[in-house]
Amino acid sequence: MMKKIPVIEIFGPTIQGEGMLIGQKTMFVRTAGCDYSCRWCDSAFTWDGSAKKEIRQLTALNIWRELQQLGGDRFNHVTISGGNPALIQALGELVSLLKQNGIRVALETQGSRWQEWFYEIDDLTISPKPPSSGMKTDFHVLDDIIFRLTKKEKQGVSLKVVVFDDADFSYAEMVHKRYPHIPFYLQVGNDAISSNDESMLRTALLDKLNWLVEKTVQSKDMNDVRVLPQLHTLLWGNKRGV
Ligand SMILES: C[S@@+](CC[C@H](N)C(=O)[O-])C[C@H]1O[C@@H](n2cnc3c(N)ncnc32)[C@H](O)[C@@H]1O
Ligand SMILES: Nc1nc2[nH]cc(C(=O)O)c2c(=O)[nH]1
Ligand code: SF4
Ligand SMILES: [Mg+2]
Repeated sequence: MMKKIPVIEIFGPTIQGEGMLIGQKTMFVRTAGCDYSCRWCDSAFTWDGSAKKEIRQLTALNIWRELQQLGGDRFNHVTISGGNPALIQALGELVSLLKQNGIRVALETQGSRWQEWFYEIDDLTISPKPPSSGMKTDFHVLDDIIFRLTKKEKQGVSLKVVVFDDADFSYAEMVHKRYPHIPFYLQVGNDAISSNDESMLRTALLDKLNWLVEKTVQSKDMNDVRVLPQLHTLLWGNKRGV
């Protein structure tokens, strides 16, 4: 029998709004539960109890069928996010099922837990958390995850650090220096996650992007990085399910 996976949202097709695959057409599967509680988490409903009623316990097959119902033949890429999907061992069954059906699979996680099924992921984004999040990175765990992943040659791995302030930028420099061979992305932090004024939000995010680009061009330690906004937030604001 297939194991159950706690799912809070399945949506798409949309585009990947962040990181190494920005602009890639994809479906999303968002799992419930996180071992972190970042101060500025834009998906806190996955772990703070506010959307408890929306959590469904689904098998990999249930999820695959729902993806097909929603996306028909308009997708060949699925992104798994959360919460922290790396908490869920049973996700390995979904990853295998998707791959058997010719789907490319991406994963978003913060790098606090390892799963053997990481090896099946085509595009793996690890997003360690800077000081403004209130979380502390366990570098023993992160070193181990990066070490295991880089043993496999063909795996697509990237690091993505969200930056809100100068201390976050210094943390990002330190992470990039520690893993210089992993493609590195800087992402603009959204500090207005409750705002529904989309034009004000856009202006604020673009100002923040400007600031982050300026910091990056001035930094001698950030010569091989990419700076990006959250494209979906620029397009659709703080809406869920896009
Ligand atoms: C909601 S998290 C879920 C996956 C995993 N828990 C993680 O943090 O990587 C997905 C991505 O959104 C980013 N994110 C969360 N809140 C954000 C915010 N307010 N502004 C910018 N990025 C944010 C996270 O850093 C992470 O890269
Ligand atoms: N379009 C879109 N792109 C995303 N990239 C990462 C997301 C996430 O919440 O993990 C996300 C999301 O929620 N929507
Ligand atoms: S690790 Fe990800 S899902 Fe968990 S609280 Fe932080 S941003 Fe939110
Ligand atoms: Mg998001």
